Amino acid sequence: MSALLKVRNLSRHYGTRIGCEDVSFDLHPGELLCIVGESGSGKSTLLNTVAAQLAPTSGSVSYRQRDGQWLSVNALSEADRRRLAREEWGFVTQNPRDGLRLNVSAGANVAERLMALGMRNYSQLRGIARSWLERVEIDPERIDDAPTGFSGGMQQRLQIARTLVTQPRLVFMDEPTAGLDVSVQARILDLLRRLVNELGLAAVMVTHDLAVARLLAARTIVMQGGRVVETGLTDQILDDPQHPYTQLLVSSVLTT
Ligand SMILES: Nc1ncnc2c1ncn2[C@@H]1O[C@H](COP(=O)(O)OP(=O)(O)OP(=O)(O)O)[C@@H](O)[C@H]1O
Repeated sequence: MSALLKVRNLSRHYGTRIGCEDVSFDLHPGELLCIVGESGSGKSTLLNTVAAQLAPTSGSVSYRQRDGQWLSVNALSEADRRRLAREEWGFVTQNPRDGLRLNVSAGANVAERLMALGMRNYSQLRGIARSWLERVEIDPERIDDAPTGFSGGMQQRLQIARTLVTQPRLVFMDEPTAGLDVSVQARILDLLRRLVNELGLAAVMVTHDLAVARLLAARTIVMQGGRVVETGLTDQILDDPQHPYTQLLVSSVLTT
């Protein structure tokens, strides 16, 4: 199957400091790829550069559109990049407050991404919003409540509904369960696993938690100091890590 995304020799520097350096990978339709590494290893820089939220210092990101045409993401105008983010991509932030509009209702948070695609029928929008709230295990009776009154876990589930309602082909997620209680994390990871399978989503997810990678990702990239030190099947990396840094990461998880 042809790739959906091709990342080639991607680097992003902050002045003289390396964010990420010379990263290459392909992502295929329906594949969830995890980027793991300790704090400061360059995971978020890589994700944001691939998702065109940061300009690369060098290298390229190519994306295959629904019509089969390859887009050179970095060469797009700002308007075309926004169209791509609206119509084909989704982004789930670590802090749901960054990805939600807190002063509008839960229903509006879900529906407005559809409105941005041109859907205008109020009762249809409300029906879809209700069904997505149910899908992410939020009581649809809370459709008119503002997310400020929701728990952190509920806010994150709402952000997931808001992101997935437009049926994106590719989703970027930055530590979507970090900062939540362990039981809340488990519920969200379970939900993500189910939705990714049901929708056949392709996704790139940043996590510092190898257990999250094990649960969700067939393939994993391990980063250290902005560079990829190991990449391959998640189970293989976790069961038989080849690079000393990965061995350290895996063993520190096993001993904590
Ligand atoms: N805006 C910035 N300005 C300068 N340096 C930055 C900036 N953002 C990140 N960096 C540096 O780039 C490197 C990679 O940081 P990045 O945040 O991508 O790592 P990370 O693995 O996502 O870490 P964390 O898990 O803590 O978010 C670090 O050395 C960091 O200090």
